[in-house]
Amino acid sequence: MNPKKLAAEKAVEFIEDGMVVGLGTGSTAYWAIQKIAQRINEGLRIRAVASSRDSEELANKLGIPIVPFSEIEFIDITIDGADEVDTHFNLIKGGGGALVREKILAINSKRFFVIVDESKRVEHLGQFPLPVEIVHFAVNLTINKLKELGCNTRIRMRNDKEYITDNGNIIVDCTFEKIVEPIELNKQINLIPGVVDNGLFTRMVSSLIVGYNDGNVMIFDQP
Ligand SMILES: O=C[C@H](O)[C@H](O)[C@H](O)COP(=O)(O)O
Repeated sequence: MNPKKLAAEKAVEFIEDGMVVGLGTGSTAYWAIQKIAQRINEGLRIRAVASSRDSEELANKLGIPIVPFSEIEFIDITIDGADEVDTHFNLIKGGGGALVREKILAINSKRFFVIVDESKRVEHLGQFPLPVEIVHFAVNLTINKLKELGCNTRIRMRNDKEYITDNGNIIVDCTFEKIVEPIELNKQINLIPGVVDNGLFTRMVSSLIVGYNDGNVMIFDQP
């Protein structure tokens, strides 16, 4: 069975009637959204907030009631994927470009469940280029400052054009050899004027749910 689907479906078991649920983005969160829709068809009543237009469209199609960010005070549970997870449950996210909204959901959630297949677990973050969302008009100046932190940078492209996020910004993918101090790096990046946010999610995860290729699924609570 698909390990992403296994992890996603396990996480959805934690959703209860009446909850406000944050919907993640990506190929793993996709399975969670599908399962939530199935539970709604079986009678579950929730309100959901989406971390991207893609997830909102999918939710709308499946009949999951979506409320805008402006209408909620808190989120009970957010279920989302990740590009990398280290041994302290720090994450790199944003491979799908949704990191800003995802981080807002994660940090305002009572419980943040991260769902991954086993390939996403790493000793140190950094094999996956770190996505940084920046404003467009100061691109070169902002990239120079990012490079001073010791990374190689690449502006994300889609169909030969700069990739534009749901927030109207661009993404710079930053390759660091190895990220040994993600908490510090997160702060340093976000202090650069022009940076909106970056894909390091530190000390946010409540539980990590890992799906394995052999069909197992394991839940790990924040160490
Ligand atoms: O912006 C996208 C998100 O952070 C995704 O949750 C992340 O890229 C993982 O995606 P996937 O589940 O497709 O590997």
